[in-house]
Amino acid sequence: MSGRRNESIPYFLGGISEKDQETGNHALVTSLMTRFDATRRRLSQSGNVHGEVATAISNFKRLKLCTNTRKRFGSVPGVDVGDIFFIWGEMGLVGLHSAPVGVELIGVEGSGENTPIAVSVVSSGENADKTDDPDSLIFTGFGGTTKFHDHQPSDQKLEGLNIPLEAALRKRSAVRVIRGMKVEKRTNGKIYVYDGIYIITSMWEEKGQNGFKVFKFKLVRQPHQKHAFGIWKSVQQWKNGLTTRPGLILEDLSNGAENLKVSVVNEVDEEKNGPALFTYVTSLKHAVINIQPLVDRCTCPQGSCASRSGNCACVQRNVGGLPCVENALVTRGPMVFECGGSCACSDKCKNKMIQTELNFSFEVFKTMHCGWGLRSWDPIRAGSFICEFAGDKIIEKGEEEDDYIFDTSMVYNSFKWNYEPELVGEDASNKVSEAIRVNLSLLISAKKSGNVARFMNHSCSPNVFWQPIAREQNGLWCIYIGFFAMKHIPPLTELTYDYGASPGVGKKICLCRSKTCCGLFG
Ligand SMILES: C[S@@+](CC[C@H](N)C(=O)[O-])C[C@H]1O[C@@H](n2cnc3c(N)ncnc32)[C@H](O)[C@@H]1O
Repeated sequence: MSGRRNESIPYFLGGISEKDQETGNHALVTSLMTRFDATRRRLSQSGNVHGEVATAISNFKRLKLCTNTRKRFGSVPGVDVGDIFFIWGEMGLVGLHSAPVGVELIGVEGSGENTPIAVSVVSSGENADKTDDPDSLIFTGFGGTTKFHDHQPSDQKLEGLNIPLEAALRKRSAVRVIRGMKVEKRTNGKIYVYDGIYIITSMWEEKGQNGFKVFKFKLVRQPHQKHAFGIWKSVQQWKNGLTTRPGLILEDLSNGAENLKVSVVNEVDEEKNGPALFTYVTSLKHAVINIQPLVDRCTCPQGSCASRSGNCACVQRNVGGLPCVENALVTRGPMVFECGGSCACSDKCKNKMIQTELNFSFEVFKTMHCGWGLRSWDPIRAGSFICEFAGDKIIEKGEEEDDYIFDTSMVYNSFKWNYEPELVGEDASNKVSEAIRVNLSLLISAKKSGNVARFMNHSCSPNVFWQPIAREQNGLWCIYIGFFAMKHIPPLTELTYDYGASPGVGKKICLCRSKTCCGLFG
């Protein structure tokens, strides 16, 4: 591991106090997850030779950037049932599951007993575990050939990690369950879903597939917890056409304009009409903002804009290189530059991040308090492109009430999202500005025509942010607004962004119900 360390971190002011390392809270968990993913994305963008995940984990460990290090039974401060993790190490960072194997254990101090007890398990969702039921899990023990692939098959024994599992059964103690989910699009890994507190209720032996003895542990989900894995199972069934989405009132709001259907769902009242009529369009009309002719559009051969050694004129306008890695924005900033219409590269160019089809199956759904809202059936990784704000570019707000305006001149809450240079071994002066270009003035109305973005409601604690994106079109500069995930977003979580407030104070009463709601917006 030491070979992977980034040794060039001279000073670092972003440390975490010993108290916060031991026990966290929501703000700390969210900020750690954001900082970690920003570090990982930057290391990936700069082609870190030791692997971006290993280096990011190593740097975070070395600087003690972690929380909830005190092992505990039951829930973990700041981590919610349903939270998702794209890398095993992220669970350790926030104290949900710190062990490198599927069982984390605790030695109970002062209990007079030396037997360790299991506090959390990660089910791979594969091997011999039975994982179909959202309220219980049959977890296979360790040893033999089942999980360690020995060459010599043998019976599992009551030793090693089977002991803390058996102790948790005896004590009827709380065990956190994390379910590993294979997701079609993520060929190189799993997503881990925190599914809440379970109790081990029984244990037995049976013959495994190879004829040798294996242990089975039955874990039962405790009542009154938010649905988590259950949601994933339901979505799978809707996607596979095995069951119909309850409350579905329209199959495809886009009427075929998008590559994926946009469902309309109402589970809160009897209204069956759906949102008021508008024309579904997939992009912004009349996006021209600056008529200066371009001199240096890209002349790259197909596929080469993304290459690190390449010198694509469009990529080079961005600080740090290709702005997007693995479909995620690396840093937000005053402006991001894409390849455009006259560039020599292909439609599939990796520097055309918002000129893509929808990556997620969205549904427009009736919310309890804010009319229609937007959410995704798929999990969304931090930084992912969600959609652009489609509509009509307008010069000024009209007399008529328009609830569907996007306005760059509003006052937006600041937030920190970009990586810290020190964490990737760069000079602190490399900090990428998070300010949107000051002179950018763009007003879009999605009242008459728009896409899924027009249904995103405002929140004072949003999970989505916007980013201006420039590209050349017919020799002119055009500016678009792209929405990106601020954090990892579990399926069926409402997607919201900060609408900003008019200079001075917002005019509308905010019903976002977040703990940090400031009461007004717009
Ligand atoms: C762009 S639309 C969003 C979609 C809208 N909810 C609908 O039903 O079509 C903006 C409008 O949604 C409502 N809205 C959005 N966020 C809200 C919030 N946090 N609190 C109250 N109303 C909100 C307000 O009526 C606002 O003018």
